[in-house]
Amino acid sequence: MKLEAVELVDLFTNYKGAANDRIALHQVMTDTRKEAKQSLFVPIVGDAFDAHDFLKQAIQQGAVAALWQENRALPKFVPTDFPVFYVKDTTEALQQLAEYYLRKINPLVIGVTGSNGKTTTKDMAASVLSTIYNTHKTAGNFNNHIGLPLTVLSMPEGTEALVLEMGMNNAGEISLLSRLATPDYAIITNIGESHLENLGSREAIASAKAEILEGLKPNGKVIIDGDEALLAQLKKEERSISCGFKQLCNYTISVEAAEDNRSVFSVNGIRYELPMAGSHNVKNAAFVIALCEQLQMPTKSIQQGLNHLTMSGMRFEKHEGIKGSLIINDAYNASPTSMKAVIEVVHQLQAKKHKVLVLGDMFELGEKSLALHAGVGEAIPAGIHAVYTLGNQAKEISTAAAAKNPQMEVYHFTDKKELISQLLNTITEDTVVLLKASRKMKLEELLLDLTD
Ligand SMILES: CC(=O)N[C@H]1[C@@H](OP(=O)(O)OP(=O)(O)OC[C@H]2O[C@@H](n3ccc(=O)[nH]c3=O)[C@H](O)[C@@H]2O)O[C@H](CO)[C@@H](O)[C@@H]1O[C@H](C)C(=O)N[C@@H](C)C(=O)N[C@H](CCC(=O)N[C@@H](CCC[C@@H](N)C(=O)O)C(=O)O)C(=O)O
Ligand SMILES: Nc1ncnc2c1ncn2[C@@H]1O[C@H](COP(=O)(O)OP(=O)(O)OP(=O)(O)O)[C@@H](O)[C@H]1O
Ligand SMILES: C[C@@H](N)C(=O)N[C@H](C)C(=O)O
Repeated sequence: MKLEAVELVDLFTNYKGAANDRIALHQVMTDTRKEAKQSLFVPIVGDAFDAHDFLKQAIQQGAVAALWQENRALPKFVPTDFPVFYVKDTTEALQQLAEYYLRKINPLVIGVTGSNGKTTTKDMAASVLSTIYNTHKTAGNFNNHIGLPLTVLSMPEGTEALVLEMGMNNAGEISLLSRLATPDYAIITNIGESHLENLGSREAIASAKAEILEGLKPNGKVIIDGDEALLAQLKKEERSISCGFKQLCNYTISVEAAEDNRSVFSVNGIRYELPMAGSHNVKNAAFVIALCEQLQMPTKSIQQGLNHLTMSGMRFEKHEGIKGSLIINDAYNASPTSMKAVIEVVHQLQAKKHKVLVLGDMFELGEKSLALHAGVGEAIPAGIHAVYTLGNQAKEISTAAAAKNPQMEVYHFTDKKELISQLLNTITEDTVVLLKASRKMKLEELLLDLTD
């Protein structure tokens, strides 16, 4: 971030201290547990803490100015010249400041939402765009009403392209993010079952994702999964571009080769290679290709960006396991669509014949959760040798898998230690183990025992 305190005076007119001074603000501080020199402290009121209680620590950690909720008394230790801007709500003020800074830097803005593939597609887009543009992107999964403003405010001054991941738990949240970011391009990756608990139906999820159009610039474009029936209505939107395997898409994908570490495919007849497996990742890449072709980027630059992907962790992250096995950590999060997608990739893997799935609970799926877990079990192909499940709901996966494939080795556990002690006995050089569950399961903890 590159701002001066004086710039905030027009935004937040109720202030005290040396607010009119040209005090450089290099970053935003929302966590006094971390040092942030020359920062603007923004005290967020959260579920566990109210950061207004930590102003002293904020100053000690490098804050040189602060936003402050106007109905809160300022502690007496605050120096009289310390710039304080009084606001109704610090989270809303953070969003307002982000909006101001975004207008000031004025990059090309790409918003990415969808049930699955947001982080992957965001990373792919940033990799490709950075071959031509000074590009900034969402760090990790900072995709909500706090994370997105922080991403905008962490944008360097010379940023030319900004790729923003937009997440939601409830209707209305994508709308807020899109109206703040006003994307030039929006991508809706797919409509799965994530957060079904709050939305109630996939139709409602589709409507929530379509909120990304609410902030889309008038001459902007939305790139959608053309194979998704629930987005069919969006295809009629004049600003929409469809991308998919079906022939009626604006950008039609055709897979030529699917290897363990490489996919070869064409989009409208132009051939690309992706250093990743999985048809879902081919589609994620195709969304990015459609975006970059809309930007008239040369095919060579697009391919160069795909060749040099830098991906966020725990998305099909490969590790060399004990005894020469292969461990795939795809445990950042899970929903039925994403779990089925990655199981199919493991099923297609050629390098390892002994295929083992370690699958945990998937959360926030609502009243149909147990049936959705069972649906994953029923979809496990016969080529999978063993299924280990962990968690109360994941038992439905193993029960359904055993019923569908009596020859499959199926085990259920409620304890990670018991699971791992049994699993370790079966691992050979020819084994591939997939770890997949919702975030709260922290299935990546099993990596410690599965790798040297
Ligand atoms: C507000 C915040 O950043 N909280 C983070 C903090 O949590 P903690 O429990 O410690 O504090 P509180 O939130 O109660 O405290 C309020 C503030 O006080 C600060 N503070 C606390 C103690 C202290 O001594 N000094 C302090 O200054 C504190 O820093 C707060 O600012 O720390 C946790 C551990 O690091 C963080 O996990 C927590 O972050 C929350 C969850 C958050 O929302 N962070 C965003 C920056 C973010 O984008 N996080 C993403 C995950 C976003 C996400 O869940 N996305 C969903 C979809 C969107 C759903 C959305 N509607 C929602 O509600 O989340 C998804 O499915 O992807 C990330 O962390 O990856
Ligand atoms: N287009 C897609 N369709 C279905 N599943 C996908 C798709 N893209 C990725 N996945 C699956 O979802 C997993 C998570 O991918 P990613 O983290 O990119 O999604 P996300 O939308 O950011 O997820 P979350 O909202 O949980 O952070 C991947 O490892 C893969 O298993
Ligand atoms: C952050 C929240 N929306 C989410 O993704 N929860 C998952 C299901 C989890 O925390 O396990």
